[in-house]
Amino acid sequence: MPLGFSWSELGVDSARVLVINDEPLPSRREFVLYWCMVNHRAEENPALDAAIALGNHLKLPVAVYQALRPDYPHASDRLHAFALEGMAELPAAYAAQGIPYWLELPRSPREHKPRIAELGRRAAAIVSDLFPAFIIPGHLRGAAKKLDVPLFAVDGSCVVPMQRITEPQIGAYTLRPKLRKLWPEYLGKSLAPRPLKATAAAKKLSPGFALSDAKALRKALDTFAIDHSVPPITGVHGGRKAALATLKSFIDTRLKGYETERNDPGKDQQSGLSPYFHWGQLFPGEAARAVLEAGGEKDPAVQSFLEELLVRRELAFNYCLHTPVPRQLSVDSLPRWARESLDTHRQDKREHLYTLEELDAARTGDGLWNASQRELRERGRIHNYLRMLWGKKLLEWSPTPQEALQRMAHLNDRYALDGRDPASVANFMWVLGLHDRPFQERKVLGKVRPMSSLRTAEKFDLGPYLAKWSRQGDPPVKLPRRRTARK
Ligand SMILES: Cc1cc2nc3c(=O)[nH]c(=O)nc-3n(C[C@H](O)[C@H](O)[C@H](O)COP(=O)(O)OP(=O)(O)OC[C@H]3O[C@@H](n4cnc5c(N)ncnc54)[C@H](O)[C@@H]3O)c2cc1C
Repeated sequence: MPLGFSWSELGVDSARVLVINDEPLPSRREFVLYWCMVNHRAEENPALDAAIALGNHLKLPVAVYQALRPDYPHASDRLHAFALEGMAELPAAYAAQGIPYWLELPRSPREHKPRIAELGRRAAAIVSDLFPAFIIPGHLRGAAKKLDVPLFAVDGSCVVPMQRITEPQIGAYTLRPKLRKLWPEYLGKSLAPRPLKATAAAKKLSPGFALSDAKALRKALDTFAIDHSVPPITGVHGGRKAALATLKSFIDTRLKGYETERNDPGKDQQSGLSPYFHWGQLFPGEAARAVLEAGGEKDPAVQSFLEELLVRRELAFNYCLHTPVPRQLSVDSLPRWARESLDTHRQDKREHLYTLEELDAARTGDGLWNASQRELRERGRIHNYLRMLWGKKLLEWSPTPQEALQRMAHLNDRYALDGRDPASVANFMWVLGLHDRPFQERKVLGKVRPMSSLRTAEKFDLGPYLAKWSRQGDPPVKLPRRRTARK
């Protein structure tokens, strides 16, 4: 116990905590800092709870610091609007707990002054978020070099702390029984706010403009040096209020029948919650509890939702936790059968090879693919079933599997509100065989699971989907005769 305390002694599940450096606690400081990068919420947040527990132990107040830089990869009006709408709610949410919230909101990279080293000189310790993908691990490593106080990353992303599963998993079938055993320990518990004993009189950093009005906020986007060609989605708002409203509407109107209708693109019966999980505006444990309360454990719709939320999602985090960021999007990280099979077929003639520009503009010879790419561009998401098909076609239409991965990441992460997430990374890799099994060998894909637009059209009534997302000039989608044709 070189720190002089143990997390479990403070009532914090030590499986949630990753110790980033080995600095000792300094003798006198002003506060414990929660450096929020991922979990943009003041409730049901294990990282904030850990900071409060440590603050209480040290008899220090807690302060929260967050920076939204304009130069993260794919920064755009769409992503900034969603994030800022969430941040607008935070000063009041933290104030209600007696915690000051400092937001650094530079308009351009030149304006951005990283403050973590400066705050580190005032803090007794820094608690941040454990998120094993994108730019977050690099930020933590960079900060650790500059700090002489302890730095911890706490898992506020998964219901079962990702570090409890100590091995990389082969697939959902190996992870599922392990998680199910642990659910009783984690699923029932709501994360009651931990009262803070000392309150801070810490100096507030100015956010630059009032963040409380969503309309004004969207207008202010022009003043940021970000990509203005990807607009916010009309009618879709970020933030905890919007997250809880979406959860309620899912339970009230889309949960019944979810187990059978979720896959049908014409029905649009998914929860729509993934952007709120990605931006940390909702804890998956809250969604799981609400759905369990509404439907009961035995309800097939509830079971099916928990499978997606608690097994598939946490499988993605498991992959990223056990794969260093530079290797996460690499054919070298695929299971051996997939790597070898794709390699055997690397010289196969591709039926179509589209440029990234053609793909981005939804100009391919496949009308259904074009429709799903348009949904991604205009709605910031793709229906779950078609998202799989969307990825598979990119694998077929790219010169190499590695380039297919890069294209998926570029297109998805540019437009999707839930992009740049462990669930993005693991699913791009799933398209190439990760967490899957071999299928009958064929050209280009080798033994990797195939998917076809024609088969999709046979399976589902695509009429309603195509009516929404097809445009004049798209090649017609061959629909089985009993299906409705597109407009
Ligand atoms: C090529 C490809 C790219 C993808 N990119 C992303 C991405 O960028 N971000 C993202 O969150 N998901 C991604 N997914 C997974 C999945 O498509 C989305 O999580 C889901 O469609 C989100 O919609 P929803 O919230 O309405 O899902 P629901 O059906 O309501 O599911 C509930 C929750 O379960 C989780 N979930 C569902 N399916 C999966 C899955 N296959 N893997 C991991 N978690 C899952 C999500 O957190 C989701 O919000 C991708 C899948 C594919 C095939």
